[in-house]
Amino acid sequence: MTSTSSELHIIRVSKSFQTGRRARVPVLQEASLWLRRGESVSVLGPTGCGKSTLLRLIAGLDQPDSGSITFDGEAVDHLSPYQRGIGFVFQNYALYPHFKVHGNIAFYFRLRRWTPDAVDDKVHETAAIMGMGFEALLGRMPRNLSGGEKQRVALARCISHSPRVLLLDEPFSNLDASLRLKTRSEVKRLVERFGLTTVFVTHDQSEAVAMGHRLAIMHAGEIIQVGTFQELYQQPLNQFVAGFLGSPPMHFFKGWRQGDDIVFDIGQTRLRTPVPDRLQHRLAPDSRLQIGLRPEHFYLAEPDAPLSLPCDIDSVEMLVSDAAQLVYVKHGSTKFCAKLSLQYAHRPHDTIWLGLPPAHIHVFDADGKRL
Ligand SMILES: Nc1ncnc2c1ncn2[C@@H]1O[C@H](COP(=O)(O)OP(=O)(O)OP(=O)(O)O)[C@@H](O)[C@H]1O
Repeated sequence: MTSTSSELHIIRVSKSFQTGRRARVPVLQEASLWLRRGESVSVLGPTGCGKSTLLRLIAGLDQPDSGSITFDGEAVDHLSPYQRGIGFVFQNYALYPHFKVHGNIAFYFRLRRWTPDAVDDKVHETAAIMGMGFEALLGRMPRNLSGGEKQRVALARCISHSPRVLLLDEPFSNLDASLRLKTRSEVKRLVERFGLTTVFVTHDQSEAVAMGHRLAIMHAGEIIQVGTFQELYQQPLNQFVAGFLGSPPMHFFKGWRQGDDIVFDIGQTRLRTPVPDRLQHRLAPDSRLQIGLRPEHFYLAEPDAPLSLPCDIDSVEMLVSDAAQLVYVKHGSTKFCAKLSLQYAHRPHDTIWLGLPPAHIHVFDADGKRL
């Protein structure tokens, strides 16, 4: 099977829907995204932000109100889903229930009047690519398959016809945790092997990071920022991206500029750190700020160390995947959590001092834009 992947360009696409007799509700606003041939981009955002709508527009299942979509530089806006050569894998598998697995894969080629022998060869070639155990599924009906098997069949069906763009809409969300991981690595292997241009939609940030070369963060119909996980994690464009990426999320505290310092309050304690050189000319005196601190950047400090504060432990939660512990604390009435190493055993009601490294303090203006 040869790769026929395309470069995909979504150019300032907007979409609104008529809801009852009310005015049209905007769902996508001037969304732009560019994928190199063979690149995977994970679209990540809260529920209802327009992720599936974006996929439906790429597939041609819906038409944009304005803007354009191109494959390899050519507009596909006038083409049907069939003519676009899209592979679409949905959360609910969408297999043809009355065909065996063989028939599900063969259907596309039978429609195109391939000879029975050529169709059969294609199905077995696809099964070989899918790897271990797939051949044994060919004679089974979809209703007799597990969720993971159904999703493998849905993917095989897409891959068999070498799509120009592969669209994956929450494909793992009906699978249990261990099957999710296994299916995810299989999908990734196939996407990489065939160099498929892939748009992957998910709510789950670990999945998004694992599957995509880059991430596109969406919020309320807009693509807010596109970049690698490192870029987005270290240099979020605004408070939404900063708070959305990272687990547990970033904490925010109110702050302001006072003389040559940035000052912020955690509970009853006022902390100050010098205004970094790069911000000297960007922060007006007394300007109101939001200070962002990630749980993983707190560290266990000596009492009274600079930029540290005493905290009472509420509870402790072990994190198996990170071999770390989440320590939920309060300082006065302010509650937050710190992700600490396993070096020390922390217990509820103990008091610890938590320090903040100045290099990891994120500063946002009053509108939430990162400075
Ligand atoms: N055909 C439609 N008619 C009216 N409103 C729609 C239609 N399709 C989607 N919407 C609305 O558009 C918004 C975005 O929907 P969409 O399914 O794209 O979001 P999503 O980010 O994929 O959400 P989720 O993560 O929950 O699947 C939602 O408010 C939804 O109710």
